[in-house]
Order: sequence, then C-alpha cells, then structure tokens
Amino acid sequence: MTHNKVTIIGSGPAAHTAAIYLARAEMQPVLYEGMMANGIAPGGQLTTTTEIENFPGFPDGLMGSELMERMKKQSQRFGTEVITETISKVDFSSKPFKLWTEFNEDAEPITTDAVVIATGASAKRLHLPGEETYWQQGISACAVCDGAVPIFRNKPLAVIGGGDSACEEALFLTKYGSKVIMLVRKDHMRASTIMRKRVAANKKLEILYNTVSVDAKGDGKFLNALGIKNVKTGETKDLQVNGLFYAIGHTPATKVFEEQLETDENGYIKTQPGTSFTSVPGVFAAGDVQDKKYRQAITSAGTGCMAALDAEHYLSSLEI
Ligand SMILES: Cc1cc2nc3c(=O)[nH]c(=O)nc-3n(C[C@H](O)[C@H](O)[C@H](O)COP(=O)(O)OP(=O)(O)OC[C@H]3O[C@@H](n4cnc5c(N)ncnc54)[C@H](O)[C@@H]3O)c2cc1C
Repeated sequence: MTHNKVTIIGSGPAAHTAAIYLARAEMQPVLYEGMMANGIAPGGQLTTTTEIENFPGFPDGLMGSELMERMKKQSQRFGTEVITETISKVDFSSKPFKLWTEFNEDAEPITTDAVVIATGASAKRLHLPGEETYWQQGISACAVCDGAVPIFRNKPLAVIGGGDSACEEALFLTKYGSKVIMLVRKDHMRASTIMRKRVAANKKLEILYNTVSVDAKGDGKFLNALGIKNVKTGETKDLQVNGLFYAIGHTPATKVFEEQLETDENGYIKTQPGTSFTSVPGVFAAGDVQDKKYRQAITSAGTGCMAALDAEHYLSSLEI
C-alpha cells in the first residue's frame, strides 16, 4: 500500500506553488498532475493560452506552457514526486484519507495524511463552428487576461453573456476596444441592477438582446466576424468584431469531491475565509477550484502557498 504524508491533486499554479512550499518544508509531497483530467493537459489552464503578460517576474512575458514547465521543474527540484495520473475517487470520511487513480478504482487505495486540492476549473464555451480555428486568435474566455493584447486594441469586440461577470468583462473591455457589443440570449439581462446601470451608462457599450452567435469567422488567422441570429425573428447577419469573449461561467473540477466536501451552489469547494480550510480538517483547497471571483494565475499561486502553509501546520500538529 502506498502512503503519502501529503498529496496534491492538480497541476496548475496553485498545485505547483503548494508543491514548492511543501517540498522545501521537507513534507515529501506527491502531486497527481492528471492525465487530461477535466479535459485539460497537465499544467492546467495556462497550457491552453499563448503569452502571459501579467505574471510578475517576467517583464517580457512568456508562453503559458513555458510558465507551467518552469513551475513543475521548480517543484521537482525540491523533491516533489509528480505522477501523471488522475485522481478519480476519494474517501475523506476517515483517516488516513483514501485516494484512487483513474482505471484503478477497485485496487488498494493510496492513503495520505493530508490533501491539497488544486484541480482548477474550466471556462464554459459554446464550441461554435470556427471556434477552434480562432481560439486565442480573437476568441477568449478571460477579458482580464487577454483584453490588453494588441489584436483587440481599438477594435469592435463582442461579449457573450448576460450576468454580472459578463457586464464586468464588457466594462473592462471598453478600455481597449473601439466598441463592445454584449450578446444576450434573452430579452433581459440576469445581471444586478447596479451592473445594468453601469452598462447602460457606458457609451462604448451596446446590448443586442434575443441574440445568439452561430459561428466564428475570419481570414484563417484571426477572427473578424461573428454570425449572429435573432432568436425572435430568426434573422441572421454577420457582426464585424475582432474579439469574442465568453462570459457564461466556469465549471470547477469538483465532481470527484462532491459527496465528500461542502461545495457552494455552483460546485466550488467552500473554504473558510482567509484560509484554505475545507469542511474536512486535513483537506485544503487552493486556486480556481475554490475561487469564482479572481481566477488568475497569481491568485491561484497565492492560495497554493496558503494551502501548503496550512497543510504543513496541520501535519506538524499531528506529530505532537
Ligand atoms: C485561455 C486562458 C487564458 C488565461 N490567461 C491568463 C493570464 O494571462 N494571466 C492569468 O493570471 N491567468 C490567466 N488565465 C487564468 C489562469 O489560467 C487560471 O486562473 C489558473 O490556471 C488557475 O490555476 P489552478 O492552479 O487553480 O488550476 P488550473 O490551471 O485550472 O489547473 C488544474 C489542473 O488540475 C488537473 N486536474 C483536474 N482534476 C484532476 C484530478 N481529479 N486529478 C488530477 N489532476 C486533476 C487539470 O487537468 C488541470 O491540469 C487564463 C485562463 C484561460 C482559460
């Protein structure tokens, strides 16, 4: 039977930051990086993008996958064992905790004294025809991450979504685009009154209600139009935009933990404010899996550090 002192599940900035701290504290962490877990390669969401310009320490920017390779190297340098398998079943009801890897659910479990969950989240997308061609070439799911890049500067942009975060993203994008058009499927927005007022007051913003997008078009390299349809009249036309931002929510990778930990109404793991403590002592959560607000590499890394320090403290208290 394999027993780990502390097991980290995930492989994004939160997981690797936790690993660096735990390995340096001589806690011998074992990190399960997943094998296309939740549809994402080891390294997490940053492996699905191009250049990262807002991670401190890299004034010239660097590719998302390179940043993650560097983090992994740093975790391994201090002794983290990285295993390319997905954790598919857990039992946190008694100690030591039990974990199983994918395709080995009937085998002997791995046991562990503490767990850091950093399985992340994924942005919801519509997978329109043409989307794969223009993903990260005009199509994004993160205005804060990508809004400032040159291809969007002084160009018309579209945002899909009608909630508070869609309004926030659209307002943010007005700093860069010549105009921002929100596409809202219904005849009204779900967003709060205050956000609707802010949107209405911004002269660069336009809202198209009863409107869905049907396909993404471009010159083969960059997006330059969106096919849209009015769901009431059935009328279709092309909207000339150079950017499309999805703001239709995220899905946290928490299916495996559903029965074991408290989650909120959207499935995010609940942590005690200002800590990484979950509803089970000894199980800690970090990164996007417990954060539906900030969702950035640096905030994930920050909470990964918190989880490592909390786990280290917890493990030390077991030894007394
Ligand atoms: C297209 C795009 C561009 C972005 N650009 C920026 C940017 O420029 N700057 C910025 O700060 N942020 C950016 N972000 C946001 C940033 O990527 C995330 O906030 C950050 O990666 C979250 O880190 P995380 O550690 O929580 O986990 P994630 O990056 O979500 O990684 C989680 C990992 O855990 C693995 N996993 C899931 N379940 C399991 C399991 N059961 N067992 C084992 N492994 C599992 C997944 O496969 C995944 O690899 C971008 C996001 C996207 C999608």
